[in-house]
Amino acid sequence: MITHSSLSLTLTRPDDWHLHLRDGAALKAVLPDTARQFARAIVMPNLRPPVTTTELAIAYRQRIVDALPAGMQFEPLMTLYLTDNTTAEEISRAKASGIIHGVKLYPAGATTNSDSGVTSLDKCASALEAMERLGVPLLTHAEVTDADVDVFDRERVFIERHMIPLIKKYPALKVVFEHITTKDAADFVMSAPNNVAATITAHHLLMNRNDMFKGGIQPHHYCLPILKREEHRVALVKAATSGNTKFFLGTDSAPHAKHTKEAACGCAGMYTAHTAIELYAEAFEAAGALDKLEGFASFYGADFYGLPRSKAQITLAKESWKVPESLPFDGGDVLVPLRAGQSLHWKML
Ligand SMILES: NC(=O)N[C@@H](CC(=O)O)C(=O)O
Ligand SMILES: [Zn+2]
Ligand SMILES: [Zn+2]
Repeated sequence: MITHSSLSLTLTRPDDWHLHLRDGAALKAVLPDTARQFARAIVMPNLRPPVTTTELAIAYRQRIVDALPAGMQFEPLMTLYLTDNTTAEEISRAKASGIIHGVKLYPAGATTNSDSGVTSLDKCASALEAMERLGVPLLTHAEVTDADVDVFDRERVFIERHMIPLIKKYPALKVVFEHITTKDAADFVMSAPNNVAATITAHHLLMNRNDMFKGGIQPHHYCLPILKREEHRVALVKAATSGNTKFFLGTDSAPHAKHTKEAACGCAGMYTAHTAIELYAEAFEAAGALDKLEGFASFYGADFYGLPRSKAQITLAKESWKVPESLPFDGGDVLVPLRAGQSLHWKML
């Protein structure tokens, strides 16, 4: 049960249903930020090379477990990276492993490390049939890659061209529309059957596309799907705070070294894991909906994935504190967290 006063907020320990942990030294650097706040996370498979098989997922899971500092409790929920060649047998192996909880669709070329992604959903028919039959969720980066479609329209066009036909063809397939950024996606998910849900990031609840250009270009506010107009942000806040069980927390925290963001061709992705739950608390408080945070952050995702709700609790204090300018990352590189050098008004204890 959520309890809150003007001074503190206690809720069931949340889960992050969309997270990039990377690998190697980067994994070691970012994992404690997530493990401190979250009981579990759905770990994205877009490594180089991508996590395309059960065997690779088991090995990656072990590297995550090994990177976890002693005394921290955290369960990585693994995913497979769907390709044109993923077989029904691979889906059966994934299901039987007990550690894989979804298969991720990256349209080829849509986002970071998506070069091996799907070129046409028709090529994935046998994998999708197996997923539908075995109850393995499809997690979607739902943007078209067609060069003639404006970058701000890529999510909306994906719904018409791919999402609606997909759901028609595989009516029992569990689908998570990841990191929704538009009113169109929120409306679509609301009107879809109960096997279709969505994750929402903190940054898309807190920012609109003006935040990419405030006082000059802001590379740390560039991510995919790209920030949209204010009317879309408002629709996302409405969906997240509605108490509708189809919408749940997925940070899409996506760490990239500072020099790869502050570059002539900057990488897409925001690092939000460092202050994730505080950022969501800020967004829910601004909407006057702190009482709806626990369902969104701690219950609905677990329910959708058929996992038990977590039992532990976390507490946030109403306290102003300054986010560091940067954090250690891979080797000598540093990471710039969202809100670097600025104040937050909630602090997890
Ligand atoms: N969100 C992002 O902008 N980037 C993600 C990939 C993704 O989730 O699309 C990444 O892995 O860096
Ligand atoms: Zn994505
Ligand atoms: Zn992502």
